Amino acid sequence: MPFVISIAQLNFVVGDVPGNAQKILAAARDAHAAGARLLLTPELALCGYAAEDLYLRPAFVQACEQALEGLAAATADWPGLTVVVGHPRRVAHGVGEGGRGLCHNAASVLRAGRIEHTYAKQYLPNYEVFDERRYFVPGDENCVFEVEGVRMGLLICEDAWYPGPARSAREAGAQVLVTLNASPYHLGKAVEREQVMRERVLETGLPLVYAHLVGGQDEVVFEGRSFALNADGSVAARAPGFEEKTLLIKVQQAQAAIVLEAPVAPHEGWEAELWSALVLGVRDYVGKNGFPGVLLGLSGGMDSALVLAIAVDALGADKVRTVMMPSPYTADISWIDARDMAGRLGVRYDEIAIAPQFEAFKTALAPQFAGLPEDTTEENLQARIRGMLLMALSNKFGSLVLTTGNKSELATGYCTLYGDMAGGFAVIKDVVKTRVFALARWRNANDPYGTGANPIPERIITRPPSAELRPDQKDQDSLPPYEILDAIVERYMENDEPLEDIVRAGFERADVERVTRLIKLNEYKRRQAPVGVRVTRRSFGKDWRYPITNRFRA
Ligand SMILES: Nc1ncnc2c1ncn2[C@@H]1O[C@H](COP(=O)(O)OP(=O)(O)OC[C@H]2O[C@@H]([n+]3cccc(C(=O)O)c3)[C@H](O)[C@@H]2O)[C@@H](O)[C@H]1O
Ligand SMILES: Nc1ncnc2c1ncn2[C@@H]1O[C@H](COP(=O)(O)OP(=O)(O)OP(=O)(O)O)[C@@H](O)[C@H]1O
Ligand SMILES: NC(=O)CC[C@H](N)C(=O)O
Repeated sequence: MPFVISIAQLNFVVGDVPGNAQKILAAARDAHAAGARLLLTPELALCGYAAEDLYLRPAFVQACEQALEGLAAATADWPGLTVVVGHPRRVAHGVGEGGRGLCHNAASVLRAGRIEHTYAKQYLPNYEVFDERRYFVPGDENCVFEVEGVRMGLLICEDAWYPGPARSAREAGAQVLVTLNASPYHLGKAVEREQVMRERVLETGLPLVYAHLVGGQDEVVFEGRSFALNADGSVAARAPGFEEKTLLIKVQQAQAAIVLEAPVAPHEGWEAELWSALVLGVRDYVGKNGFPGVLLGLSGGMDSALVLAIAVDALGADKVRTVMMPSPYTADISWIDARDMAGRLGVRYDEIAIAPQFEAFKTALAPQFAGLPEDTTEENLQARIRGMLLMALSNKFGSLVLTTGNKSELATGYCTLYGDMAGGFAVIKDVVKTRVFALARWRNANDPYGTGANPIPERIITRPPSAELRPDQKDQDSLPPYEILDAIVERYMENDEPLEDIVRAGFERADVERVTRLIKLNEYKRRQAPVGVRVTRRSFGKDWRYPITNRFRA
């Protein structure tokens, strides 16, 4: 006494068991060199979170078990250091329904060259983006271990969202709660998370140390911001968000109480936090999947401008390429603004006119379409020609195509299958249009990654949104104003509010009926859309599983 607990807030890669083990080894070496006595890693650090159906593969679980043995053996080199590692663990003789393997979501206490304890998570989340009951069986025992004479009660993430496991750890003698976590980001989650942990602290009277993951994994992002709370509920430590960090927490005995102490990083405003989440989501999807860079269609409109700014902050200008593909309906200001923005950010910019291909398709279809007026068919042709060109560039150069649709468009189907929906990663699929504008303004006033302030020409933000697929087209010709649309989407889709309640809240019945009808009708499109970053409590992704064939109307 006193001594130091080190939290390894690290970015692991799902399935890269040897790489993750190396990362944990390096963190343990550093923790030992810094004089720490306890190193905490995030939930399932060894295999990455979430490994989904990989947990059902015996070879995968075996690889994790072998790596864990290696880590345990390595702790012999660091006397006095205890390392807690999250990993899947096969249940003895366990075979689930249909012959599937069963594991615990576990954490082991490693020291002096051996695995001293293994704890199995007791509460398995199975809502929102979680599917843990598909893979894991719950444990039913506490794990309390001693470090420098202080008894640590070990919990894993969801365990600490309920009073039971913390209470029984205390009854088993714990003096400090330590929890390993993988708690996906959404707007406002950091504050909620700390509040829930504060409840555990106040119920038990014990301080709590929260070790958290950082990084993007397909559609989810983990924000880090590991923290510690003292027994009175006050914040004793907080790591910054969205970056790897070692958080060293001093543990002291003050009279009878244990007091934790470390630097406290502040919470950020919602725009800064959301921006970082989108940047990390893009950087990790592109980086962890080995793409040399990204490309996108730059239209001179708001959505592609925002996606470009995010991509440059995530990857650097040299890894981002833009293509302007004017049609006969493209306004001059669209060209001017697209060129201007590419110049401001220093990204490669090319122009490919689509009029010749558009004419060729119309000519080919002329005999079939004779006597019929032009409609969305011709609009969609243009979007699909652009999609075709972008995918050809992707095939030739290996870059990933970023799609630019926002949540308001995805909700209402205001997007073209195999057209502007063609691509590999949908950066702002969970950001409604009103937030798109707010983020653009925020980014123009801030330069969080040092790629330059004011990247988005003002006119891109102020001109009325248009798909430019027919003369003088404006989004608001066919959709309610975005303030209304977004509020209805949020109430109906994110909060499950019944249609009648939304009308009672003061929205026009016609708007509510139209938007909710469009949400239902367009499920088929969303099933074919690329994955993208989840930033709200409910995104169109793993946490929205609606039937396509569906006659329920309320
Ligand atoms: N239940 C179902 N299951 C499976 N497939 C289904 C289906 N219902 C229709 N379909 C298929 O989908 C087709 C209709 O979908 P699709 O071809 O995409 O076309 P559609 O939804 O008819 O039109 C695209 C809409 O998006 C707007 N747009 C396009 C591009 C960009 C933007 C923008 O501003 O960002 C807006 C455009 O103005 C238009 O209103 C049908 O012809 C049919 O083949
Ligand atoms: N002239 C164009 N050149 C290049 N890409 C385009 C062009 N027009 C549309 N796109 C691509 O298709 C996407 C959908 O664009 P569209 O203009 O139809 O609607 P939007 O949702 O308002 O997008 P934006 O705000 O970026 O214009 C754009 O974000 C862009 O990636
Ligand atoms: N991995 C988990 O158990 C996470 C569940 C938890 N309620 C969270 O999102 O923070």
